[in-house]
Amino acid sequence: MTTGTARPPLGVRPEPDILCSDLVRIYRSRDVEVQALQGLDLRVERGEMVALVGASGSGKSTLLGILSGLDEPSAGRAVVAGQDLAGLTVRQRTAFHRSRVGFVWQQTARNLLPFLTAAQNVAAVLAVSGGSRRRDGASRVGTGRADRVAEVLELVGVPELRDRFPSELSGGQQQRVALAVAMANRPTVLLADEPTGALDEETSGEVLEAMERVNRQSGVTTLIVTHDASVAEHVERTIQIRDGRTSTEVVRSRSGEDGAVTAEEYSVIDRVGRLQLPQAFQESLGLHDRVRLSLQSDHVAVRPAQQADDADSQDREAERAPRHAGGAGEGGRA
Ligand SMILES: Nc1ncnc2c1ncn2[C@@H]1O[C@H](COP(=O)(O)OP(=O)(O)OP(=O)(O)O)[C@@H](O)[C@H]1O
Repeated sequence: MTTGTARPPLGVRPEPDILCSDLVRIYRSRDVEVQALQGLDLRVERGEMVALVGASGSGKSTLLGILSGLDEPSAGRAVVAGQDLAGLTVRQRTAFHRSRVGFVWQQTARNLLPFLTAAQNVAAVLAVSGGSRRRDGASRVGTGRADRVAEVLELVGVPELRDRFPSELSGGQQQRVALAVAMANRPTVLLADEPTGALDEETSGEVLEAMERVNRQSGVTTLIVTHDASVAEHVERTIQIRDGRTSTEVVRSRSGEDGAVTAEEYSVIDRVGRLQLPQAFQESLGLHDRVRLSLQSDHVAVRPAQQADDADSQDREAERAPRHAGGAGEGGRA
C-alpha cells in the first residue's frame, strides 16, 4: 500500500499511482464474448493529470470501472494507489473504492443525492467513510467534518452554493459539487468518466479548470475519460485508446520565455514490441495493410510498402555519404 511522503532513493522511479500491464477484460454472455480490453498498458505517475480519449466502444469506461474497484479484470495486472486489484473480494474492492478513489460521472443523478444540499452531499461521504484521511495516513488532522465540507466546497470554487439542492444548480455547478463530493475523503486517485459530456463549451472549461486546480492544490492523481477534445488544453498528457489498448499519446509542455505550448506525439510500445501509429499519420502517408520497416542508426523508418524499394536505395546512398552530409530520408519515423 502506498502511504507516507518518504522520497524514494535517488535514481529510483517512484511507484506510479496507476499501473496497468497487459490488462484484459472480457464480457461474456450466453452466446457472445466481447474483449473490451485487449492487453492494455498504462502508467500514470503520482500527481499527474491525464486525459484518456478514444472512440465509442474503445474500452474507456471498462478501464475506469476496473481502476475504481467497481469491476474486476479478466487477466493482467492493475495496481492503483499501491493496491493490486486482482483477486479482491467484492467487499475488499468496495473498501478500496471508498477509501482511495474519488469518482465523477457524467450523469448528475449518479454523483449527487437529489434530496440533500451540496454541503449535505459532501458530508454524507464523510459520514460513510468515518472521516477524512490524508495521503500521509493522518486522519481528520485539525479539522472536523463541517470544516472539511467547507474546505472542499471552497477548493472547487462553489462555497456559496452549500445550501442549494442539485435541482437548484446549473449543469456546471452540479459537476463542481460532484467534484467536491469525490474529493471529500481525500482520495489518492480521482477518476472522471465524461465529466463534461453534458455541458456546453464554456461550462466545460470552468469544470476542467476546477479539476486542474484540485489536481494542483491537492496533488490527487487524476484520470479523465472523455470525447471532449478541449480537455487536452487542461492536461499534460492525452492518451488515445483504440480497440481496448492504449495506442498513442500527446505530451504538452510549456517552454521558452513566452511559455509557448509545444505538443509532441508518442506511441506506446508494449512488452512484445507492438505499437500503433496515429490514424492521421497512416492517412497522410497511405499506410495500410503492410508497411516496410528499416532499422536506422537512431530510428526506425516506417514506409508504405510500395515506396520502400526506392527509399531503401536512398537510405543506402545516405549511409555511404559522410555523416555530416545528413541522415536517411524520413518517410515515417517511429
Ligand atoms: N456489460 C457489458 N456486457 C457486454 N459488453 C459490454 C459491457 N460493457 C461494455 N461492453 C462492450 O465492451 C466494449 C467497450 O465498452 P466501453 O463502454 O468500455 O467503451 P467506451 O470507450 O467507454 O465507449 P463510450 O465512449 O461509448 O462510453 C464495447 O464493445 C461494449 O459494447
